Amino acid sequence: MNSLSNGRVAQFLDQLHENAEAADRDFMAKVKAQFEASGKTLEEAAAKLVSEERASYRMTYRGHADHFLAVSPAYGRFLYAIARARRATRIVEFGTSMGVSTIYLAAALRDNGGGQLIGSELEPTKVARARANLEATGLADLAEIREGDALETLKDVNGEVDVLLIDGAWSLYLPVLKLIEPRLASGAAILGENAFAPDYLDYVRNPANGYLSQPLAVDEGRGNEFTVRVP
Ligand SMILES: C[S@@+](CC[C@H](N)C(=O)[O-])C[C@H]1O[C@@H](n2cnc3c(N)ncnc32)[C@H](O)[C@@H]1O
Repeated sequence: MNSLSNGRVAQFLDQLHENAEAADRDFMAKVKAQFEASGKTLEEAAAKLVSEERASYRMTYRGHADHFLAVSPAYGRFLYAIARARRATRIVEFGTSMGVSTIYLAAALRDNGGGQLIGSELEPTKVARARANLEATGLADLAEIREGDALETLKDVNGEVDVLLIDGAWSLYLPVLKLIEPRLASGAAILGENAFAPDYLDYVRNPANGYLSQPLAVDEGRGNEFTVRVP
């Protein structure tokens, strides 16, 4: 069983990626132009963004209420593959947005035989859209999207976590990882999408903290980090 190869989920994801591209096109073009004009390296530009966002992540993401900021189809397929390989039954997601990554992960749960995904999203309108998208794919029974700040809503995830996707405010990558850390199963996969925050990378790349971590060659240049819990 592979829900990405054809059928309702595959068709809906194709449409959702098209919608995401259209909704985010102008914003992405603006970011690209600003980056090129800045003369900064990617690391310098990312460090500036992380520190600006740290001061006001709620305001920052309020400004993105209509943007998907979604994972790419290639990254989504990787999420699905990892959740299948891990035979995941419990997944936590920091940063659900409109639910694109959520659909890939929930599809993997269903194809694994069932399970539970706990998502988290600050913006109420995005929560509503993510829930509607999950309904449309027939995956809603596998996913619980918690509305509010993940630092609060993910305090209690009950039970072991097989896969953790970290894709919310960049400045909160390390705090959210530490929040979920006591629940990570041995061998859990942790996907840091756009993991530019230096404190996060220093932590997961230090073997003394119980992780094996390296950059991920999917969507190179987007700061994707792949980490395994090896306590
Ligand atoms: C990059 S987008 C996530 C994209 C999503 N994973 C996907 O592939 O469709 C980041 C999302 O994280 C949300 N976010 C940021 N900080 C958050 C927080 N502290 N708690 C919950 N959600 C947060 C933002 O509102 C935004 O929708």
